[in-house]
Amino acid sequence: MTKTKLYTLALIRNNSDVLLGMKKRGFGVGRWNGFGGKVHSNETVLEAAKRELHEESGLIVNELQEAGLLKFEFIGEPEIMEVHVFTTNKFEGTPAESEEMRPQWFPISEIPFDDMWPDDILWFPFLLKGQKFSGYFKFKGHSEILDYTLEPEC
Ligand SMILES: CNc1cc(N2CCN(C)CC2)nc(N)n1
Repeated sequence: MTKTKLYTLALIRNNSDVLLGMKKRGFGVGRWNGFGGKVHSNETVLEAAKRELHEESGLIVNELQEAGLLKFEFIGEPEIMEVHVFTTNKFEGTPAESEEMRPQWFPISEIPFDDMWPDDILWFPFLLKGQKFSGYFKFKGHSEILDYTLEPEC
């Protein structure tokens, strides 16, 4: 019986740049990604997104926009990851390295997809256009997408 677990992912914009973090340990280590983590039982998804962003990057945000929903299945694992994706260009503070993440600004034209999760190159265009999206990806291991669905959502 598959079990869905909630996660967050926040992508911070500053004009034509996007803030990514190099994951220093744990799940997704060695890949650039947005900032996020697990949703605790005593918080909303939005509260978790703000908390994780601050823990991992030092940035404070008062508002995050819902950008999309991603579901990930990994062959042989019972858990479905349900990742709520957020974005904003309103933030306070300067990105700072944490135990989890080494932040860096990237021009939109130079997003390092080769060093990111393989699904990112598929849904980033929706995020960058401000078009909400919903995707489902079936992974074999952490680098091979066996099949997926991805569509714009209003
Ligand atoms: C499996 N593919 C993934 C997972 C993922 N996440 C990011 C957030 N994590 C907390 C959970 C896993 N992020 C991206 N961009 N792709």
